[in-house]
Amino acid sequence: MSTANYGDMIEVTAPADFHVHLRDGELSKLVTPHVHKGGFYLAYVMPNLVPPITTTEMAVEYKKRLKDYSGSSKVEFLMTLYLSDALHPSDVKNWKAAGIVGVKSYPRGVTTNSDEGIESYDKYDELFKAMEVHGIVLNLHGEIPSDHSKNICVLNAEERFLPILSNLANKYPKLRIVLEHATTAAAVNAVKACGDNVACTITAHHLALTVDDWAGQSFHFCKPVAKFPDDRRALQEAIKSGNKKFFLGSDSAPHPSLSKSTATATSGCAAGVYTSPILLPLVAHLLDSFGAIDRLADFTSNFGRGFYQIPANSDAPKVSVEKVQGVSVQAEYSSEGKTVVPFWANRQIEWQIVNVKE
Ligand SMILES: O=C1C[C@@H](C(=O)O)NC(=O)N1
Repeated sequence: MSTANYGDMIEVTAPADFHVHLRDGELSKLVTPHVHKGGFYLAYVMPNLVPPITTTEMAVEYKKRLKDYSGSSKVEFLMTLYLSDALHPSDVKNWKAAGIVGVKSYPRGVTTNSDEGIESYDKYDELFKAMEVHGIVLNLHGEIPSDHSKNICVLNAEERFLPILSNLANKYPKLRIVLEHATTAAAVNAVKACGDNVACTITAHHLALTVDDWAGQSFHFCKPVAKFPDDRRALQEAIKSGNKKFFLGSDSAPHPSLSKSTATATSGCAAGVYTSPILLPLVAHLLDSFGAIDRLADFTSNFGRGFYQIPANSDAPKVSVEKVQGVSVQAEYSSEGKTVVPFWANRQIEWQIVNVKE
């Protein structure tokens, strides 16, 4: 089956989102239950809070809060630390036992809460070597900061980053590295050219959007920005081909709706597209639209779990989605004075969750 018919059903075992922003405080209370609502049982949680998550204690406390807010005891939260000078090679050995699976690198200034981000990878040599030894994954936000003197801007920032990816992959062959939220054909090719220690997440929204969709539409603005139609095609083809290096990391990134819709002359709107509450139906809809619906379980569960070496248990939850005539995406979600607007608000999706076995 490459394109589905109405009434077709697909079951996915323990869908896993390998890149999600769950925030803190009231916003976190609103959005954390949406992981389960969107059909997912594993959330790989980004550390770019204010202040960023940089210690084992902070990650453990954050995980406790997320479990409290989740609304489902079945959702597993995997924690990450924010790459910075606060991380010490001698601590790495303790991370796995504390539920910390990866370290996320943000180049300074490229996206939301990256002010504390890094300016050089070389200074983390000892840390990366310790991560290799202890099986901790390195997650890369793959952009370099804009620099107009070198003709670097949001449209080529990812492509210009790719030599850094190749260097890291060669220098640390046992370090598992994920290029996060790839947006270009160049990134797909670079990931394919690296060894098996390198994988790549793809978001749902980058399978749908191009430059035309975010230029003038702030709710579609995210980092990295969506690129050209042939880049989008390359992401789709990577999934369609069934290459296990490419799997879902939604980069679902909620912001209060005012921060998305209001920009001033000095500060633009917040970067981020919010997909958590509709994620599994949305991914099914998109894969179906480009003839890859038969890859749904691999893309949303098997391949990511394989790379992270976190297989689903035999009694893991199973979620079925069905192709239907069309279901409207809710306009917004609100609680305690916070409002977030999901991707494709008020638009129709042709897939819905119809059965959950927990
Ligand atoms: O890398 C990121 C960060 C995220 C956020 O809002 O935290 N939003 C994005 O669009 N990209």
